[in-house]
Amino acid sequence: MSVIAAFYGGKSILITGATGFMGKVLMEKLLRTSPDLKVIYILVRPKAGQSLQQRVSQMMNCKLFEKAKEICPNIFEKIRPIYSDLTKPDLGISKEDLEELLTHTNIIFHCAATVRFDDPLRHALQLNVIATQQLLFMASQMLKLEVFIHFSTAYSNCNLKHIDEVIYPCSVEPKKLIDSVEWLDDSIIEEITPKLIENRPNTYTYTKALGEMVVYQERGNLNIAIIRPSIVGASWQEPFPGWVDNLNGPNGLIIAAGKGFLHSLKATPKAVADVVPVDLVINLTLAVGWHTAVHRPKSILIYHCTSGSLNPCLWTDLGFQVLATFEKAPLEKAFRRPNADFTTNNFSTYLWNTISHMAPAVMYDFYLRLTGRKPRMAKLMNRMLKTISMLDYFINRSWEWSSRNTEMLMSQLSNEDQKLFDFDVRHLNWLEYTENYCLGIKKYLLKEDMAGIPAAKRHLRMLRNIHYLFNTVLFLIIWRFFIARSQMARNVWYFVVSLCYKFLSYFRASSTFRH
Ligand SMILES: CCCCCCCCCCCCCCCC(=O)SCCNC(=O)CCNC(=O)[C@H](O)C(C)(C)COP(=O)(O)OP(=O)(O)OC[C@H]1O[C@@H](n2cnc3c(N)ncnc32)[C@H](O)[C@@H]1OP(=O)(O)O
Ligand SMILES: NC(=O)C1=CN([C@@H]2O[C@H](COP(=O)(O)OP(=O)(O)OC[C@H]3O[C@@H](n4cnc5c(N)ncnc54)[C@H](OP(=O)(O)O)[C@@H]3O)[C@@H](O)[C@H]2O)C=CC1
Repeated sequence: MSVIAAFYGGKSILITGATGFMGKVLMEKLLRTSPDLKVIYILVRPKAGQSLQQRVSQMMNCKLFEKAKEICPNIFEKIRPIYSDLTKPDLGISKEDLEELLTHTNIIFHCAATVRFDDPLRHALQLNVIATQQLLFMASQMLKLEVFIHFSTAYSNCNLKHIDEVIYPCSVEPKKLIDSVEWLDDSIIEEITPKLIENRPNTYTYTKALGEMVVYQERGNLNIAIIRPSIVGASWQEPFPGWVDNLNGPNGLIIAAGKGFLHSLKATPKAVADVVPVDLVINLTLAVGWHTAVHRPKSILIYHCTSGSLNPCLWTDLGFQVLATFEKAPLEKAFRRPNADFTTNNFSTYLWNTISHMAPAVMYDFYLRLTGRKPRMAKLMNRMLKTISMLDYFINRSWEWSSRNTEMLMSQLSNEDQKLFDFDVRHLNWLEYTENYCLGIKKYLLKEDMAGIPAAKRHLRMLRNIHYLFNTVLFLIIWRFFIARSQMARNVWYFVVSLCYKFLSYFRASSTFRH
């Protein structure tokens, strides 16, 4: 019997961010491995015209939960959605719901956050810091709480090169900052943001670091652990390989490469793609929850969940594996043939952005205009370039994260738990993982049917022919307007042609001689 699975049996568990990428996988694994858990309270806000119940039923009816439903048939009874908006006072939770949570909750997993890199500081602070503060306050009043697990990111201290399993202080006290933004004007906050975040690339990493400080300062008697994953990618094995449902992290750029939008990307040749599969992160999280509750460490333990030091994969290798997969199983309706390369300096990046990205988009928009349709490609290209500029910081740097706590935890698991809650990234085969990742993007994110692959391949062949035709026409135009008008260019041309002719004659003569 798995010790970890047994630990969650009979427990009342509160999850924030359960409708998000990691929250869903966390909930699925809990329901599948501990179907005898008492209840999972999930804090949800209504969204896109859907009520809480509609959102939850839609989520539970997605393919991710199919296996869990077989194992736990009364799955809907185990989930108790609670209205909450984390940006509201008291997290927007009603008195009755709060009462229930305070009386019954045994375990908290705090996943909710804004993960956008371009969020204004005020909003990022509201979700990643103030909501954490409020949740800690709520947790401190819970009668039966055993453990509080806080999700941070391995990049919360990305201003450092080597990152230890400790909480690093930020230069401004979170409380002082929270007080200040209450009365400061948005325009002033925007002005001081670059000074506050110092050498971090965005408000996300900065507010996640502040969030950790708040956890440390307001921990009181709570039994807390922090998980710091790096870039969370599609599932590796569970509940099936390749599950992914959002455009975050590398996903958007993988699609852009598969659809033929992305043709070049600046990536330092040795920069490591520190991607970790979502199921691996969740396995670690559940193991940490069990360990922290049972062993009650004296201080807050931080667990890095990264791949670079134990099983590194470079961005360039990952990129080529992505292209190889889309060669075998192309995405439908590609704009151009998938064929991306990596550049290393700003000049070549600028050049290829102009030639390979903007020029084809502008030409295609011209064609759309000619055929009476609305141009849209340049807008899409600009959006992709904006995304690349936001991710550039992470694609062109590498970090070292120490992993003593994660290794310590691994050594404390029983053989059965090491298999059921495997978080040893050394077991990951990158080739196989990347292939499943791309196929998962095709099937679960883009909802493309695998039966459409032959048609997609035909489309790519057509694009290849258009490409050859375009190059030939371009060559003829260059010949007509430049070479044919200059005597010197003509001489060079005749020289090249006669050289080719001589070579061919020599080759033919020597092969006849051999026979
Ligand atoms: C050759 C290959 C190489 C590959 C090589 C890759 C290298 C890749 C390095 C990554 C490195 C990351 C390092 C992260 C470190 C952390 O782990 S942080 C946690 C993860 N967080 C993130 O990744 C967030 C990053 N993204 C962002 O902040 C924002 O997307 C950006 C980059 C600012 C762009 O914002 P934006 O232009 O406003 O676009 P966005 O809001 O994302 O959505 C665009 C459209 O897609 C739609 N959309 C969004 N999600 C969906 C969906 N699931 N389905 C359908 N439509 C959707 C939106 O509705 C929107 O449509 P409209 O409403 O405009 O019509
Ligand atoms: N994904 C990654 O690569 C990484 C993620 N992390 C961390 O892991 C955690 C989970 O990330 P991930 O699942 O990817 O993020 P998602 O963006 O997929 O999910 C965020 C969740 O937070 C909820 N949320 C956001 N705003 C509010 C609000 N105002 N009120 C209530 N709920 C809200 C969202 O709800 P709704 O559905 O209503 O929007 C959603 O459930 C985060 O703490 C993140 O910082 C760390 C490292 C990497």
